Amino acid sequence: MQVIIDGLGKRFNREWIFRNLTLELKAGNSYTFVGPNGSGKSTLLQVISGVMPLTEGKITYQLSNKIIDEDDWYRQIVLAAPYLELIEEFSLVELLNFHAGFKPFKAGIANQEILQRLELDASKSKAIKYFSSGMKQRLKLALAFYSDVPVVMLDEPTSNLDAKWSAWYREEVQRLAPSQLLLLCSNVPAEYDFCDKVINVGDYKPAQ
Ligand SMILES: Nc1ncnc2c1ncn2[C@@H]1O[C@H](COP(=O)(O)OP(=O)(O)OP(=O)(O)O)[C@@H](O)[C@H]1O
Repeated sequence: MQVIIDGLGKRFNREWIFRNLTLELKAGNSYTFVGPNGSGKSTLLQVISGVMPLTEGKITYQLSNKIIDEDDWYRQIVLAAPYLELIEEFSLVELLNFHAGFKPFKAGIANQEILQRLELDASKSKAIKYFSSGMKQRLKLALAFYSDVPVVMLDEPTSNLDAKWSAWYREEVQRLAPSQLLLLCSNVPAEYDFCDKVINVGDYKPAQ
């Protein structure tokens, strides 16, 4: 998988958040977008994922030299972010089944394995709306880590996680397959210090 970003720009109203951003993101590598609060990290991730429209430039997804239609990008991606909600009415098992219906888990990873890794076996029938914020975050990360998709996107991955689960994050994120592309948004070095490339989104903010 390769994501080619060419002259990308995003503007809200009259304010350019970033402009002239050109990058090639390649599977087997990990990239982190850093920058001060409000610099545009989450906006950039959402634009690259296709959930937010770009203002100018071009993004191309290429898998085995084949260009992927923009309508199909979502099939290639799992995005875990604080602003994306889980389906609160589902129980944990229902949510895992629902998710796997669209994006199957990696070979050898069944629901039971995920429940054990998350230490949430006892909560498997509990509705997501009754989960603590840390439990929800663990679940979002698990869906990202264990889905069989080429692109994994994580925004503020350890938000709401305690020390034990932050350590779990570090282990799992570094275990992603060489065929996967990892994109992160963070300002916390412990979340991304293993990454191959760190990109400061603030460098792409034009003078207004
Ligand atoms: N829908 C929107 N309409 C107008 N402005 C927006 C919208 N979404 C984001 N912005 C603005 O875009 C800028 C970048 O926001 P963004 O959330 O991408 O920053 P960030 O770097 O992820 O910040 P943080 O570190 O605080 O999470 C901010 O000035 C924000 O107010």
